[in-house]
Amino acid sequence: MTDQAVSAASDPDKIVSEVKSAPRQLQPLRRLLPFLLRYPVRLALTILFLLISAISSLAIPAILGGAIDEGFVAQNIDMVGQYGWLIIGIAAIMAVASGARFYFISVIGERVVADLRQAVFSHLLRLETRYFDTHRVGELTSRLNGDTVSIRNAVGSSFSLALRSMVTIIGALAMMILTSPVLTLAVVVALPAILIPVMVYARRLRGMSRRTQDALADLSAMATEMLGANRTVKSFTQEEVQAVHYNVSSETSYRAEVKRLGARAFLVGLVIFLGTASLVGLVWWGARSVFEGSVTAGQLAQFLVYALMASGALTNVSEVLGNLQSVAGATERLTEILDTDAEIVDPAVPVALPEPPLGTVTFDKVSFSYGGQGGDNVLSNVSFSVGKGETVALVGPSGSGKSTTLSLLQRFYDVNAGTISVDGVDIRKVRLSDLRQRFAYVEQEPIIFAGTIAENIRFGKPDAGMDEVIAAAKAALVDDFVADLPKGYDTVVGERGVMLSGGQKQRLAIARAILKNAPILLLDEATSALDAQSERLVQLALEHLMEGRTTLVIAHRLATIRDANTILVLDGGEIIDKGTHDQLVAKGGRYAELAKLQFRLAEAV
Ligand SMILES: Nc1ncnc2c1ncn2[C@@H]1O[C@H](COP(=O)(O)OP(=O)(O)OP(=O)(O)O)[C@@H](O)[C@H]1O
Repeated sequence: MTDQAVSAASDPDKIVSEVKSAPRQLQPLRRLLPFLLRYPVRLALTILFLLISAISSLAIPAILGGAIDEGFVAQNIDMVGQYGWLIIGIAAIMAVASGARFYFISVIGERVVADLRQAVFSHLLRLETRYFDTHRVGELTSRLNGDTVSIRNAVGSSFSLALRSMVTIIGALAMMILTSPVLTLAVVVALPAILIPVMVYARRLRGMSRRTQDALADLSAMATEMLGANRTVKSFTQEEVQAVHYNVSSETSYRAEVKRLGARAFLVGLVIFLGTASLVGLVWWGARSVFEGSVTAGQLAQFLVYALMASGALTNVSEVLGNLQSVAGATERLTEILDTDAEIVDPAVPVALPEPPLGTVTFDKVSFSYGGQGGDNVLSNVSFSVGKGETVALVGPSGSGKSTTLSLLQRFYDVNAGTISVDGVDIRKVRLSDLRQRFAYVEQEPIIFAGTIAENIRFGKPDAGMDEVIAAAKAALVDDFVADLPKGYDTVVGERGVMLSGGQKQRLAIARAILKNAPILLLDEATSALDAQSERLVQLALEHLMEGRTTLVIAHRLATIRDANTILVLDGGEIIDKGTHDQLVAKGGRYAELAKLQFRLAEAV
């Protein structure tokens, strides 16, 4: 907790303002309503069974009252038997209705959670790169799992309990009035003595639940990050340090949860104590009424059972309130994601790209900063064009803006000034999917998914036939090593392709790009050196991929640079020189220095 938060928590003005905003705390739950209303039939059935079970449970005490007065007091065993059968019959109806209610509400809970998860996941996938720059993936997955599960529990049990308790309270109160208005008046007068302390205390639970969920999300983000980086952790022998970090966070989360549980336990205890104490008072008052003859013994028994039912339902409501507050927190966090609008979206009236594709790219006076308008420019006034089938190499020191150029071209971010065109059309005027279909992107560290080799190759074209997959694999020289794998193309390669070598992963990524068969190739060459044999294979695979395609390549290999039609030299986000390798070396400027440092000059000799 920050110092600010600590002082805010102990600030009486703050507490008063929190109390005033109390009804707003449950407001996020309203956002669940559309998800629930999608299933009107199941919802109606739930309410129907809920009413049947509540009404039948409310009938039992009245019958019991009759059995006492007409059976026990009148000493008529036949009446006791008749009433007994009636109670068994009603109990059977109640049992069936309760079971059905439980089933339907649980199914709705599962359904809502599945819908919510799907909605949040597909929304997340559509959000732009900038969103992921500022949000931890581990935290997002924790929202997707933990928060949705707590919503499921709420819908499946808390909502149902709240509804049932409310019906019971109303029904029991009505029956109490019917049985004895005087006794009911006594209860109603005593009621605020229970309710006020409970409501005041329930407020304390607020905030606590959001804090425990935040602590949990932090914990999950930390685990995701460290387990994902387990090789780095081992190699830097950070197992113990990271375990200690995790333990500290886990203890924080534990303490926050214990604090919340303590507060809840106290709340439940408070309700039970106040409820029981009032009941004792009621029995005393009721006994006097029986002795005075204003109510019968049966009526008193019946009244007491109703009062017990109502107080039990009140206890439930207090528990549910605590629960619902934490669910409101979870709902708020999920709807926060759903409410985040994507900034980079399709234009209202998209312009079609020319068919067949030309494969040209133009940057016209492009400036860009990651901080939006007014931030420090990462690219300034960059202009260049790439003609059909040409290869343009981007070179420059680290941080000069090479990767940013490729990101802007794919519209992962929007430019702050200037225009980027593909096939002569401003990319902001084109549908995003149409634009991205024009590129095959091979990343520096290729992303390999946990599926099979074939699934990885098919990633950009899921409906490709096996013959197409094999053709791409052959061109990318993946076929050679696949032949040695136990299950061939159906071999599962492990998370992030851990079962493959660096060169094999690169060739697999190249095969994926070949299968996509896009007119423009965006290539971020690996900086890490492969052994000569592997390097040669990757190079060969790349040559197949580049054939007949316009290529923009962030180049680290001398061979690539030498073959490029044009080299753009970037420095500090500006193009400081352009030309062929020989021209630029002859000039002897910044490029020549860079070439010495960056490209494996050994290759040149
Ligand atoms: N997502 C991001 N958010 C904020 N700043 C970023 C982001 N990505 C890159 N930058 C910054 O933009 C500048 C250019 O980065 P870029 O990755 O384009 O350089 P690069 O030339 O590709 O470098 P390298 O060769 O090291 O990959 C750097 O100063 C970097 O810190």
